[in-house]
Amino acid sequence: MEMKGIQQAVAGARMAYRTGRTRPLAFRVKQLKALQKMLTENEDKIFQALKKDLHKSQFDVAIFEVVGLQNEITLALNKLPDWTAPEFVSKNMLTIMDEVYIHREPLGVVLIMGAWNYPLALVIQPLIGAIAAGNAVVIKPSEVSENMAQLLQKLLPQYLDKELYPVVNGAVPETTELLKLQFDHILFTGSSSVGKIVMEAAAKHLTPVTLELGGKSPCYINKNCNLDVACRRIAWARYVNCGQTCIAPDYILFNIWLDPLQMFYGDDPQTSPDYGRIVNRHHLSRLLSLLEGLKVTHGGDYNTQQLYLAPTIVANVDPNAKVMQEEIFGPVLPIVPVAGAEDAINFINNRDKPLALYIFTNDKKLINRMIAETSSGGVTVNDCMIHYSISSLPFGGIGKSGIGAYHGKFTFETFSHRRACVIKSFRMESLNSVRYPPATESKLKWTRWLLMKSHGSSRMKQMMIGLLGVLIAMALKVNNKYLHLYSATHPG
Ligand SMILES: NC(=O)c1ccc[n+]([C@@H]2O[C@H](COP(=O)([O-])OP(=O)(O)OC[C@H]3O[C@@H](n4cnc5c(N)ncnc54)[C@H](O)[C@@H]3O)[C@@H](O)[C@H]2O)c1
Ligand SMILES: CCCCCCCCCCCCCCCCCC=O
Repeated sequence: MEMKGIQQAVAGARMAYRTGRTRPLAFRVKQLKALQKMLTENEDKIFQALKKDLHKSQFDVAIFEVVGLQNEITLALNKLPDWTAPEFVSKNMLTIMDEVYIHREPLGVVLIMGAWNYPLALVIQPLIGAIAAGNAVVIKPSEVSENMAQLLQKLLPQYLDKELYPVVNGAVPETTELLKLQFDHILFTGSSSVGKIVMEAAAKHLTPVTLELGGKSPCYINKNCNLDVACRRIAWARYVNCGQTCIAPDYILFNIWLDPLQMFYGDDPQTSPDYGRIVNRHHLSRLLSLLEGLKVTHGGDYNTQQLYLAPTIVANVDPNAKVMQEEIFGPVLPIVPVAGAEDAINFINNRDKPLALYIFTNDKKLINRMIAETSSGGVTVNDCMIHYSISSLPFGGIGKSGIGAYHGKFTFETFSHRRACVIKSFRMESLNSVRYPPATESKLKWTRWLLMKSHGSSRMKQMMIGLLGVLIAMALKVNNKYLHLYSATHPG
């Protein structure tokens, strides 16, 4: 896309946003239903694009890209009236008779930048919440999954408002240009290194960011668990999408491993329809360089032409090995021996806070201890990645694995401003007069009391406090007399 085209797309989205047409709920519902229609009417095109980009199977496209989106749209459609309703909150004594609430308003024009590994889900999932919250959205798919990027650019304008939701395609020069422009929020999914570039560009406009980043997610196996089941669940999560999943278990803290891979992908994973491919040559050679000098326990074979790297396991890995220094993001699973839970906790805490943590054990006390003594974006115990699929949990990182969170209502919140609203009436001016000069000891006493938080907000309690307010107002009538006197002697 030409630079001028990028500027025009963003300016067009802002102009369209200013018309106010995203505000009515009926409009948001219409856009969300159109998005739903886009997903159902184009299942095959979506599958073909993902097959070309990442060799995804129909099963994986359904489970990992589409079903979650359909659920998120249904949730937003059902909950939109609740999410957007004023949230009445507890008050202080001064405002007990007034309306005090939080109003969720759209942020404005937001930018969503996706990653290439789940190139549909990682763009559309945040888009659902951004539309629900009433924003205009500039969408930047990852250029690395180019077939999906092109498909989104073709399909989205056919279903959604063309001006409010433009798709900008391109590589680093186009993204750099896009990031020079002003947005009201940026949600970026990708690597920590590009995350820094995005945050720096956003800082120039004081634009808030949500950064959905990556890192090395550890997986601790305690000997007190069903090893067979544990290894199967871990292998499923590590090797799906050829290991290119942000929350895949990156390495194992344990010392033995049972091998479920033959059961998943047969004797030759290269011929299995369920086994994916590496996205491009650059990433394949990056992965091969991580394996240099290591004694591979299982797999390790590759085919550059086919972008194939076998499901690979490396046992007894030194924590200082290159494969332990960066996120693997491929079908390689190092196993680092640890002496026990204490050792595992220290290992985890000596490194950057991960996006996910996995613990396999039957020991409830150990589960509580590991959750209490470590930190990560999310945790799943006795399985991997499942926390991602629960829309009532916030999904996001901590420290280097990210800033902010989304999914379900949290996406709506990410793209909404919580506006503090107080609607006062002109009544009860006697009560209010305690704040006006001239200051007195007794006014100060009353003000302290009036600014106290009212605990609870039952109707009865409010009425009682209201009555009390009237009594105070009467008691303050004397002060009021002085107030009039004051106004008379201080004209203007
Ligand atoms: N937390 C999550 O939900 C999540 C999901 C998927 C991937 N990830 C992480 O993303 C990483 C892999 O994804 P990726 O390779 O697409 O990430 P990436 O950081 O290379 O690219 C992401 C986006 O940034 C843009 N970009 C790339 N280089 C840029 C530059 N120099 N200046 C400006 N923009 C630039 C790309 O166009 C793309 O849209 C992994 O670390 C993975 O863990 C995180
Ligand atoms: C009992 C039936 C089990 C069905 C299993 C379906 C589980 C779905 C789990 C969702 C995990 C999705 C991970 C996708 C992460 C994408 C973002 C990061 O790269």
